[in-house]
Amino acid sequence: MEAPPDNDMLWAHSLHFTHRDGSPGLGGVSLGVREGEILAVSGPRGSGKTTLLGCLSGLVSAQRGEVWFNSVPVHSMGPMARERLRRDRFGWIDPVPALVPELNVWENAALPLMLRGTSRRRAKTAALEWLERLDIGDHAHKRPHELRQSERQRVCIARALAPAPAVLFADEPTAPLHRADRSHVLRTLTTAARSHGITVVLATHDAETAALADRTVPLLDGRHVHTVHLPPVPETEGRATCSLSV
Ligand SMILES: Nc1ncnc2c1ncn2[C@@H]1O[C@H](COP(=O)(O)OP(=O)(O)OP(=O)(O)O)[C@@H](O)[C@H]1O
Repeated sequence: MEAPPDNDMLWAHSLHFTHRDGSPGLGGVSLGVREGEILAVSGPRGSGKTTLLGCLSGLVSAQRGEVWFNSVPVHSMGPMARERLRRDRFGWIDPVPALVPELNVWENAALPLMLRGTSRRRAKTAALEWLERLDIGDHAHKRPHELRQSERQRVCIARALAPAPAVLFADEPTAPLHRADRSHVLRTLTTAARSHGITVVLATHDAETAALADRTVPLLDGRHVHTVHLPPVPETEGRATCSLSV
């Protein structure tokens, strides 16, 4: 067994995942994420981005392979320990906004903080601050059903950032946003992550979104691919770029 390198906050080695119905998810992915890094996991639909984020965050267990967080093995933790880790250290943003319909906007954004034991008053202050930053502060007392889909997604992003998680897993976080909103929200997210030292693992199929990250891990069919740029050849022979699956 390989030991995780000291300078990686999150480290995965040879992750293999098969879905319950036998569909292949991951075919041996290894990667490391440094503290404070914004890492994009890119790839087309079905390439395994969501599955990889699920394995890294302890939401699902890979059948083979290892995941280490701060030198602690996540792959051998029981379900309760993984749940505590996700609640106390990790944040998650889904591509489709899911909010508690019975709570108003600030209560939704404050929820993870309160689950961690923060007082209601302090959680409310932090939630309102993040809602303001994401231009949704005016809706703090509304219920989710009164908001547009793109506004609900901003609430989800505020909810994920408010507790300043050690690692934020963002799965296509701007999918429900209009193009015009996208870059503002992404910049708010990445600026917030950098200023608060939040490590981000960002799944995206969009090259513009991936460009905001420090580094990109491209996936194809559940495998990490490395793009190899071949040396220039004469125009008549054309140029080629090929990808190797490892
Ligand atoms: N719950 C599931 N049951 C069976 N197969 C699944 C399940 N979820 C995903 N898959 C399959 O696993 C593979 C990887 O899917 P995954 O959702 O991780 O990819 P993705 O890159 O995140 O794609 P997308 O952008 O569409 O979400 C795909 O072939 C997909 O069809």
